[in-house]
Amino acid sequence: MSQHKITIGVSLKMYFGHARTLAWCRDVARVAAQRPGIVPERVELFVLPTFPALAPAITAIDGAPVAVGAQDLHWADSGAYTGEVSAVELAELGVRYVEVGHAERRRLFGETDEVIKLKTAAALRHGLVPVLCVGEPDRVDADAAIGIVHDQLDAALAEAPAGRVIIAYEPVWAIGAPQPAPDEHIRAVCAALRGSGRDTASVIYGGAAGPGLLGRLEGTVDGLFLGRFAHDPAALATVLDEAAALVIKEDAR
Ligand SMILES: O=C[C@H](O)COP(=O)(O)O
Repeated sequence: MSQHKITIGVSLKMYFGHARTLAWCRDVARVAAQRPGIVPERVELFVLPTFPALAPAITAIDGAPVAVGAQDLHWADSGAYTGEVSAVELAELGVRYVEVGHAERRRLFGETDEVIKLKTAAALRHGLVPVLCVGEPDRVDADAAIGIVHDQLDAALAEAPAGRVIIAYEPVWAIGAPQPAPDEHIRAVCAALRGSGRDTASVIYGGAAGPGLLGRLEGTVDGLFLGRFAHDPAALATVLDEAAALVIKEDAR
């Protein structure tokens, strides 16, 4: 039986400037390198800085077990798309993950299910792992949320080539909130997403995620997708320790 892997992702969104981003990447690289349990096969860590920081972030991480991903991509491989970045160029840079369909892109930049479908397919076509974000916009019960995220997922994966996908379940009402969604709500929706049929998918939770949450969700999610509460590298270190402890506990069963 293959061993369960915990995935921890961090998006820096547009919170930091360039120098702070690279200093944070160096700190995170140090934190990861100091932890023997942080190996991609067991505890996988990826970070998503802004586009201009991608190449220097890869250099700053310098061989530590931290993968670098982008926060967005364009669906076309090349062409007259001013301001956009293709999956081809991201892969060429050494980027391995790319976020698709974050709630902020859906809400502020008008991304539709159709656009998200095209971007997901482009990522997979070029060997990038899409971090596909789904989540209900308003606070509803778990059954209603499950219906909404299944529709989002079906639309996004409608023309997806084979390949690994990370599904980031982010209830929109918990993004930027002081607290994550209630544990029971996360457990119910993530369980439904895990049973959604794509066997190459990991399901991680985002939305005010931070230290302490992974242990409470034990066994019901494949990891966390962090925002603000990973800005302090020490908090991220705590989450990584919790992930490593979970993997050891699962191995002992
Ligand atoms: O990309 C990360 C998520 O949107 C969560 O952000 P947050 O943890 O700052 O609420």
